[in-house]
Amino acid sequence: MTDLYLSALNIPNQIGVHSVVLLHSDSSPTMSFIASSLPAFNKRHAQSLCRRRSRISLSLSPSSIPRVVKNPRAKKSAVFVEWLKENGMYLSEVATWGRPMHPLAIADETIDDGEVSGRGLIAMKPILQGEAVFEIPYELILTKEVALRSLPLPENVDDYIAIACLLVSERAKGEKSFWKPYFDVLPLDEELIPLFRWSEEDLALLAGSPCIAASKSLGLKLEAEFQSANEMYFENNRETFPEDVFNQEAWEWAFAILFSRAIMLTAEQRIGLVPYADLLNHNPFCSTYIDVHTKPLLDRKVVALYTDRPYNKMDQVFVTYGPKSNSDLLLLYGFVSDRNPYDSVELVVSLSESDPLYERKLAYLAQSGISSTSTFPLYRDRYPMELVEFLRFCVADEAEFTSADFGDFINESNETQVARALVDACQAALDAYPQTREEDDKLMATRSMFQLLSLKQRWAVRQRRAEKRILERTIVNIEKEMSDPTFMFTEVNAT
Ligand SMILES: C[S@@+](CC[C@H](N)C(=O)[O-])C[C@H]1O[C@@H](n2cnc3c(N)ncnc32)[C@H](O)[C@@H]1O
Repeated sequence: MTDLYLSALNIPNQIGVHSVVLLHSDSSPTMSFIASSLPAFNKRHAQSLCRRRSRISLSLSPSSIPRVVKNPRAKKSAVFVEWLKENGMYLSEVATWGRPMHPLAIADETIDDGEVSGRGLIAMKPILQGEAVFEIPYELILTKEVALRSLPLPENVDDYIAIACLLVSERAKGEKSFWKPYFDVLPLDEELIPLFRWSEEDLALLAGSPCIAASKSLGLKLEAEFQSANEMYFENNRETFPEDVFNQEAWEWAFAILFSRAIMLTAEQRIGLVPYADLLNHNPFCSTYIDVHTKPLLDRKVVALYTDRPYNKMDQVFVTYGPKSNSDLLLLYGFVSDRNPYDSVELVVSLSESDPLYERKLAYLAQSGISSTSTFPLYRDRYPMELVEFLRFCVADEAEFTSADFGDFINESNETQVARALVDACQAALDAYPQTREEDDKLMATRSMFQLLSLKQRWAVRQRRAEKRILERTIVNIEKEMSDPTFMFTEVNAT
């Protein structure tokens, strides 16, 4: 279980390093498609989107601790900044010999696309492209190695399990934890709302969405993971791992933190929680990266951030959490982006049991190690060629089944049936939602009314509406293609 779950958590060089490939036993081909088909964006458009000014509430500048800070959130940020400085991070507001001022400040509240996005980092002066905007001492990072130094865990324990144990253990130490100021700026428990923490009642808001199955699947995996850690490490050593501290609830909290904040430190091929760096919010149009560097001459390791574009004063500085769909963002981070170019919805397609060739096709698929039910991502403007190939096979008649290469156009009739099957599958997916897209639009249309809904309700409406828009757009695109006399699925209209 542990291996299955964690083997997929090895993705990129960004905050939040998770692939949901683990959630669907049949999704590996899909994920490899995603990886090979990222859209190319107009650079200027991407830069302006990345630089869009979020609404922010700036409660302090980096070195403002001695002032009386009344707002409790700002106070926590100020104490955190002081802790970073005491532990060797350069955060000076003023330039000194050979060192420019630190260019960022913590904003205690940011708003992105009209929704709250928690703390964030803001440019306090213009920042050049490629500038190293911070260097965080390696000693502040929570990694598996740190966990192994303080907890009796085996060397071969998985990184995620080790850091989850470290988080739970350090949180329980309260004031005595070295990381206390860091824990104080983490979101409050009730602010941590990745989909896998939603109750049945909350999930009902997403009726019809494939997100529900993904959420339940991840919830079950975490539960199993906890049971296994309990048996292997906690039950045998209650002195170090007391039952009232190392419980299912704490485990879920630790993973909510890890999923939304852990960074893959590519240079070292390990994950870590990096205080301060994990205050950066997500913008899918950024390619800013964070990694470990050794300071020349000093032999000192730091985690540094290099910007991929210039920033103006008061711009929010973003990173990307990777080319993730909204369902992945909601599942692991607890938010949705309306302008997500990587958004996709999963379409499940199966071999029809009423097909006279059903048994033979089933045997053929089994022989090739392919499931008779497969899941494919539909994007706003494209879908994978693998989906078309699978459907060509599903709709094939006797002659086509025995002689065709499904990777290529077979004949007009087969291609038209594929198109109809795809339209029908999208329509069936749309019919599964209790509300229409127009009803969701209406809910969102009056901003003041929409804001009366809870945050989870608003994310749910945004998510299901985004899914419906992709399904509807796919139908429109296919129907438009079909009206063209030269219609056929190619690498151009599929990818
Ligand atoms: C790595 S943390 C970033 C710092 C975080 N805002 C905080 O207050 O600590 C990731 C979390 O920030 C929030 N977040 C990041 N980017 C966002 C965005 N574009 N829109 C809404 N929320 C976002 C989500 O709650 C996510 O789980």
